[in-house]
Amino acid sequence: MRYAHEVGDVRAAEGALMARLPEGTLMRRAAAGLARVCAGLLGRVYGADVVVLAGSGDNGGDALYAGARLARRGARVRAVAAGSRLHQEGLADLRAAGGRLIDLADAGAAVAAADLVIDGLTGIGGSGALREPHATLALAASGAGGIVVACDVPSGVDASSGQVEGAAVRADVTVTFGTLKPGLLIDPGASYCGVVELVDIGLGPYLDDPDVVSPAAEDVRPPVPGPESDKYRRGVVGILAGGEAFTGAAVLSVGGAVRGGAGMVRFASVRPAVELVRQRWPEAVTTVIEPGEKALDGIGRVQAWVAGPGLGTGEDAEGLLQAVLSTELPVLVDADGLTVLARRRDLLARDAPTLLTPHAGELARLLDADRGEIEARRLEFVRRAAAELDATVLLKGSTTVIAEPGRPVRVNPTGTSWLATAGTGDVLSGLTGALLAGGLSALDAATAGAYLHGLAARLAAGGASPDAGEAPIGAFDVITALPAAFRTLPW
Ligand SMILES: NC(=O)C1=CN([C@@H]2O[C@H](COP(=O)(O)OP(=O)(O)OC[C@H]3O[C@@H](n4cnc5c(N)ncnc54)[C@H](O)[C@@H]3O)[C@@H](O)[C@H]2O)[C@@H](O)CC1
Ligand SMILES: [K+]
Repeated sequence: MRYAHEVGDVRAAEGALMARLPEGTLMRRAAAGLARVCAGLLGRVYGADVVVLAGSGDNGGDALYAGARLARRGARVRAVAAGSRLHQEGLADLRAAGGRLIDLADAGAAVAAADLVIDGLTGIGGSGALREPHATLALAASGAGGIVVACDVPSGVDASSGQVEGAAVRADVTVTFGTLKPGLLIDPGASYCGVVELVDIGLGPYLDDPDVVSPAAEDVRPPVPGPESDKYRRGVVGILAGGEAFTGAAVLSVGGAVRGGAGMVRFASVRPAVELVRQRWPEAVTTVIEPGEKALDGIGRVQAWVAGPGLGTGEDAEGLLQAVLSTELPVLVDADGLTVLARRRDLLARDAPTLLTPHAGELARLLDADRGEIEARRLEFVRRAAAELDATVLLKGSTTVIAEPGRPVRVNPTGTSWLATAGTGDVLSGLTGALLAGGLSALDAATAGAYLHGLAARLAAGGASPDAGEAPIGAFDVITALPAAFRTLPW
């Protein structure tokens, strides 16, 4: 698990630690770590051409001190001041080490020619869109031919939220201090970071519980069948999906559940969807729902429900969704089910776990909010959704984030842009429903589902060999790659 803390928590921990240490200790630790990573990236420091972009705060101070360390090892280090002030001790140290300050007018050429650029424009103190000349320097750094290393946070990325309001530095590596910041894990900010390296400066004992966590493979624990298991004990998932208009969603959702480890999949829908599912997934036990039917009698026992993919949003769909949500079972609601919930939020008043899996557009309808704002501020909106809807909420998108009231937000580390294609969400619903039926909590099922789904997509797009390059994929490819994704887990 990787842990991230918001800026307020980082500052509080730094304050508590700094009170016990001689002045400047933390900055020296940070700068030493930053210089170490830069030296490793350069390979040969002696003779390397390094440019430091320094803002007027302590982020610039870190970068200047790191530049001084590289200058002492023989690098040619030039610094550019963004703004009228600079961290004076940092600048003095750089000068003492043989580095020098160059004019802003010469910055573009220096950045373009550098082997390595250190971005120390703004760190956790940055707020809002970068002003000038920071914005122009950030764009120059982003286009640099050499390696770009961001100090603590890529400038222009909001450390706590990942929001990017204007220009921001596109880094190859981000060296962050003490703990990760949420903005390094969540898009759009995450996509500016490159590889994130954490430098320990001793904050650990002073940090509260994390605000955001990102699971690793060992944190993903799908239920494992034992010698005692039978299909019922492994978990029976009920899937209510597909309608007269859409049948593909049902096939994909059932496929996700079959490959997601369900002991049995019980599928209920109108006749055309049932016929298609039977053809493609003979493993599923199917029940035909006649038009106008609004109860789910005679379907048999299930341990969790998935409701919504391709279901339609009319009266019949609403009645069936109501029937599912009135059970005392865990229920995952997706797609059309979410559209129905947007007008029937009363259906969410239940005691059993509810897991909602919207994309930004569906969440916009549920919260009566703007889709663009949700995409820009995913962390804020997934938390708000979990609190307002009193449910576990998995917000799909470029970074999938999962929130439950009172728990740190979980950020999914897998996935690929190739996943942004029709039908992949239906696969996720079935897969996650199978994990829910297998006994995982809503939060753990959502975490494992998102992780395996993103990994399967990467494996499908990337092919068998790591050098094979990538290719577009469809939702069925994700289902096909699920066993390979499961196999990567340490179980
Ligand atoms: N507080 C500490 O104990 C430690 C802090 N460290 C470093 O200090 C940084 C935080 O330093 P500061 O609090 O001085 O803040 P920063 O240096 O991150 O940013 C503040 C400066 O950026 C300017 N600024 C803010 N938003 C801007 C915008 N949109 N456009 C242009 N300029 C903008 C402000 O006017 C101010 O000059 C951390 O990110 C980290 O790099 C590390 O040295 C570790 C220890
Ligand atoms: K920075």
